[in-house]
Amino acid sequence: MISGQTSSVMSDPTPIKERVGIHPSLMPYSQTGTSFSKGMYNIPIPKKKTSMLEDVLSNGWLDAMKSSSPPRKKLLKDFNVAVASDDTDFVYSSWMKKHPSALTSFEEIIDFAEGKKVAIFLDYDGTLSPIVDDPDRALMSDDMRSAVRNVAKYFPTAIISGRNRDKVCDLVGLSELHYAGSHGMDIMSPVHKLSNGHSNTNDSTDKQDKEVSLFQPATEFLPMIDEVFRTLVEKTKGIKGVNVENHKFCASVHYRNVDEKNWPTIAQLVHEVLKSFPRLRLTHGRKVLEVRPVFDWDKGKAVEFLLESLGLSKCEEVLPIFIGDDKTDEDAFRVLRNGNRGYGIIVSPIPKETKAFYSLRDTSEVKQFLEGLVQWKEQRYNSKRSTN
Ligand SMILES: O=P(O)(O)OC[C@H]1O[C@H](O[C@H]2O[C@H](CO)[C@@H](O)[C@H](O)[C@H]2O)[C@H](O)[C@@H](O)[C@@H]1O
Repeated sequence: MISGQTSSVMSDPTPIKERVGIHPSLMPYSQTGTSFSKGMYNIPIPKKKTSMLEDVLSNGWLDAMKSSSPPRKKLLKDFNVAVASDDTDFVYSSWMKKHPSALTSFEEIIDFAEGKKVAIFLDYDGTLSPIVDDPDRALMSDDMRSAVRNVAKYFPTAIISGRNRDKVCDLVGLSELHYAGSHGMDIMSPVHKLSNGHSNTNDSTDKQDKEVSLFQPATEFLPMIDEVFRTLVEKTKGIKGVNVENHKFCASVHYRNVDEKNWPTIAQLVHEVLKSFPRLRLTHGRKVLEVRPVFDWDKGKAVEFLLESLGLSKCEEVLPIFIGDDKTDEDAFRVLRNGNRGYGIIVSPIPKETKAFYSLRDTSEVKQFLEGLVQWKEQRYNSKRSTN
């Protein structure tokens, strides 16, 4: 148990005097240089003609690209931090005082969950499947699938991903779950009418012909995303290793497999393309540029929407838990923290600036955590049965 934590979900688990500050240069998502400045959301249309490098340097894209998803060793090298491995361990454990492991804090979490309905929200890449070079090969292990399947037997469970919804449904392969693709802009639920008074809801059928309910708040952007996707494919086709994905309501430009010397070119090409699409904006993920509508919807909004649709919006009765690893998951962590509603759990083996409450190191710890929830629920169920 972590000392100093009150029963409030919002309370910081660490007393202030114990919090250890980490130098911003050690944070891949720190406020300096790599943060999502206003200018990065609203694609600036330069008044004067600037050079290619000036453009991408001034809007911070290059910095953000370099610092997204760095391997542990490179992270330290990039920031010119000459530290021994003991020091990096120290930095990580200092960070964990602010974001304790959800495994070592497991008892505390289930104490807080006692008497509440727990709802589970899971990101896909980097959370359920490890990060790999080829997005098409980001497969979930059978053990992970079985952990998610079991969790969903006891708790409403949703996958909230930046990917195309159909794609992530195929990768996960569990039709009983709720899915939100395109960073929450494409929601599918197996049983419920997803109305909530919103328009853009439809009844439909999934690939197995099962009835499902759809909520797609950004349909007006479909033709625009299709066009920007085709333009991005065309403009970047000469760069070895670039991979552009169409996620229906957003598009991704991957540069993980591109020689770093060509990153400024990619940044500039995407920047140029977006000048013709003022209603689209750019966000950064792990070695990926994400092109999204300028539309007030994100993973946080998707979580709120699902909680409401599933009748789980009473804070005192429900504990939502969101597990994710990426910048876009911060929108959901923020909703849970700000609304004093539930726990965000960040998956990261390195310190990151985050609104998540707890942390897990990697996908194998995510699996352990999910299995722990199932065991907890089964034990409670069995002990209730034996006392009746
Ligand atoms: O919200 P998520 O489910 O985490 O999706 C975010 C992006 O995930 C995928 O890209 C990331 O994972 C790839 C496979 O491990 C990796 O190659 C890539 O570098 C990562 O950025 C997906 O391909 C993207 O389209 C998603 O936006």
